[in-house]
Amino acid sequence: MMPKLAQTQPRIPTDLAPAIGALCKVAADLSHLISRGALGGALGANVGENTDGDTQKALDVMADEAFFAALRGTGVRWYASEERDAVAGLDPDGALALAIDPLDGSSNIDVNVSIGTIFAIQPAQDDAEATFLRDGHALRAAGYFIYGPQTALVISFGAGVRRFVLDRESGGFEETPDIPSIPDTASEFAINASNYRHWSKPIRAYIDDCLAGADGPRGKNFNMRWVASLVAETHRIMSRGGIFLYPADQRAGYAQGRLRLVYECLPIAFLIEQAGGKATTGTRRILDCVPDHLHARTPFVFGTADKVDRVTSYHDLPEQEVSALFGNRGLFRA
Ligand SMILES: O=P(O)(O)OC[C@H]1O[C@](O)(COP(=O)(O)O)[C@@H](O)[C@@H]1O
Ligand SMILES: [Mg+2]
Ligand SMILES: [Mg+2]
Repeated sequence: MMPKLAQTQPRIPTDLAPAIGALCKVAADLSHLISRGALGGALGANVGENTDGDTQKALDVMADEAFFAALRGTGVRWYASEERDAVAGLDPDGALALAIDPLDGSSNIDVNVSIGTIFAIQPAQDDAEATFLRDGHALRAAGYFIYGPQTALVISFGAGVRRFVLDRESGGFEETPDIPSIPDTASEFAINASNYRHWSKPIRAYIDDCLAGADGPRGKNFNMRWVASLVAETHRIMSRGGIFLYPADQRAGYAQGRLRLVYECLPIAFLIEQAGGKATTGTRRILDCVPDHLHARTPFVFGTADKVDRVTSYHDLPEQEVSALFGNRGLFRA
């Protein structure tokens, strides 16, 4: 049975409704499976590698297969998944194309920390791959499911962001009355600081100044978070603001950071902008970026608009300023 998507306002575009309904059905099933933990099987077991050499967990593959099967007959012609080498065909007459990270944050499966699913929908073109090698302005909708203490759907059709929570009693997703928008008051940053020594000077300088707190040029203290689930970080920033950074770094394979444009960054950037925030590569708006291949990666910075702008401004500083200890950097950034 298709779970009910109870909307407070009937604003889901009619042609997208069958695909969104199918995504909700699979997400409700996954939520149940994930909540059973080890009782549901070895969901976090390594089962192989995807096209980029990332380890695939059992749940990555199960989620991918379940979404693919459920989307048949919903008007989706092309299905591009982080877990597949190439675009897969669904309905030959479908007008839509769906990009998906079926299971985001898979290192957290076994440790009972929030994980998610990220997706974006755009018009299908005749060429499967070319459909997805377009900038983010082609998107009709983007969203994520978060499987945490609550299972929720956060989605945008390009006119603000909407949030639905899975009601385990009814089995449907119920829309919550509040409209998510990113507060500008937060003092939290999220970055995997274990990579500090590999970052560029502007990223190091930005984080140095956050860490210097009230004694540094920013003149205030910050808090840090790192969940290692992009969906969980996005959900927190949607709720209480802050900034997320996964920059490029000097490790082999990280010249463009870690996160994928098609399956992760374009959908999240679409949502973040719709919630009043900003999303960039550090210097360039993500929605303007055109992936040069299906699994292209990009540095990713998003969150409260003025914080994201500040990161960009660090890239404009002269060499002697980014290299200086924080006490010697210009105070214009405070
Ligand atoms: O382990 P790291 O390098 O901190 O990376 C964490 C990032 O990797 C991801 O887990 C990548 O997503 P997948 O689990 O879909 O591969 C993001 O959710 C998260 O932001
Ligand atoms: Mg992911
Ligand atoms: Mg994934």
